[in-house]
Amino acid sequence: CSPEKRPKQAYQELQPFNFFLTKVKDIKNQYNSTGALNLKDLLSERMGSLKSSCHFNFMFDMEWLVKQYPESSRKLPLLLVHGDQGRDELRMKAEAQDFPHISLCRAPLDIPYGTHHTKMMLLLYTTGLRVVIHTANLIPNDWCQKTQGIWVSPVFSPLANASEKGDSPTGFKTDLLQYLAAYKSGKLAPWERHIQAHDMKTANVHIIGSVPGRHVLSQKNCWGHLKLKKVLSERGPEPTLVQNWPLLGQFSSIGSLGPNKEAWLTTEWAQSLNTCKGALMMQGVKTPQPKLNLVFPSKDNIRLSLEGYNGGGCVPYSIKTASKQPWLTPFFCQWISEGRGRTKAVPHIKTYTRHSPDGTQAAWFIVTSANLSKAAWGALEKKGSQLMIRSYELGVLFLPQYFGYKTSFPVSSKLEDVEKSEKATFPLPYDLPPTTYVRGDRPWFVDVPCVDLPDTFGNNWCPP
Ligand SMILES: O=C(O)CCC(=O)Nc1ccc(C(=O)O)c(C(=O)O)c1
Repeated sequence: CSPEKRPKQAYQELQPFNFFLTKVKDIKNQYNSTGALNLKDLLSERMGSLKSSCHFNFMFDMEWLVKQYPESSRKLPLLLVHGDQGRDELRMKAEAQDFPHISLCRAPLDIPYGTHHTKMMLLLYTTGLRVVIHTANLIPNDWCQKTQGIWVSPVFSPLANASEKGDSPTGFKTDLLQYLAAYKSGKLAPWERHIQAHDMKTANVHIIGSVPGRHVLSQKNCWGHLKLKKVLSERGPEPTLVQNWPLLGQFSSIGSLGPNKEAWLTTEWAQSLNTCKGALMMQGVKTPQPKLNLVFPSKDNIRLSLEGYNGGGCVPYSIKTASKQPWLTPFFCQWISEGRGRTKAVPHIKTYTRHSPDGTQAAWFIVTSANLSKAAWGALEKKGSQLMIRSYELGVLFLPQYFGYKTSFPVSSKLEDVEKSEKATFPLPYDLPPTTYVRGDRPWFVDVPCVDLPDTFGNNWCPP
């Protein structure tokens, strides 16, 4: 994206949810002026006066990243946490040579096919510490014409006295420290100390993270879908409220999920996400499973997008994987975001929610780096005694009770509704209820040529 003229709107805290999308080039300004930020907004002086920062991510363009900082903070200490090994790590180190203020921390990835997928910023200001958890790679293309999600914490003030815990009712600080500890990296120690030293009592979301490993016993419920199951069984919705509320997953890639839906998707994974309060006390009681909708871009969603077929480059679902799981297609719904003006902004965001059939309420909502894969959410092994996770992932869970609601919170993708209702309304990234694929729709496959219909630019797709 070309450097924008100075943004008209001052930074708008979308209190209390603080959930934003990235700005999108070439859509009507009304869809970028509220509830949308770009990286320059996030790093601007208006957010705080930086002392140092740390980025956890998968892809980095260092030269571009440095230019997103204000001139005055372009030389401040910057730590990049990545998962690159071997030749890729050498390339990271070579690129960092040009930037004396940049240091690198490689996350250990000891299980094959794992990725360092987590996308988080730790921003240390002269006045405090801010945490940003999001879904965009640190490359220009991810911040230009896609739909990406961003949760922005308040600025946490330094703790008055170091003996105070300074945690919130959601255990945000404890869980974030537990996540960082899992890297077992000396390079992260300063940032663990910064987190320890700040008062996070106002954090109103739960951390849902994944770290690679074969997690057993007390570690088993700390990560992936079992962490979510634990939080929902303790603080989730009443079964009576949500019994016919569908579960919705929305993501930009899909792993190999097995020979049929019962192998993992509707049993292990969906049962964790469908967990309600008190579930762990109802072991063995078979509760009816709600409808499952999976929002994943169709070929035409990509073809007609602002980027045309090229937009499908960041939706890496391969026909090799898809051909093993034709049973998945009936769950698919189109990417439609008329309310946010982003139907043509390819979704790289990942979200999961349990919403009312009419799409006006949600029992909970998650924005995360985690796609629909066992690598990200975990797969039970050894008769359920261990949860095997391959990748690092990080997301935040919004529960109604932390936003002044008893059972569910109002949601809408129409920002005029969000802004005009005096009740805090969650700004959805897409339209609810979801729309199933129409006849002739097929899922987007990154490695299948498309020569039958031209895209936005009149081009075909001949995968690289
Ligand atoms: O993993 C699989 O089973 C299929 C391959 C895949 O999905 N790879 C991948 C890698 C990086 C990112 C990222 O952008 O961080 C994303 C994403 O976010 O869609 C996806």
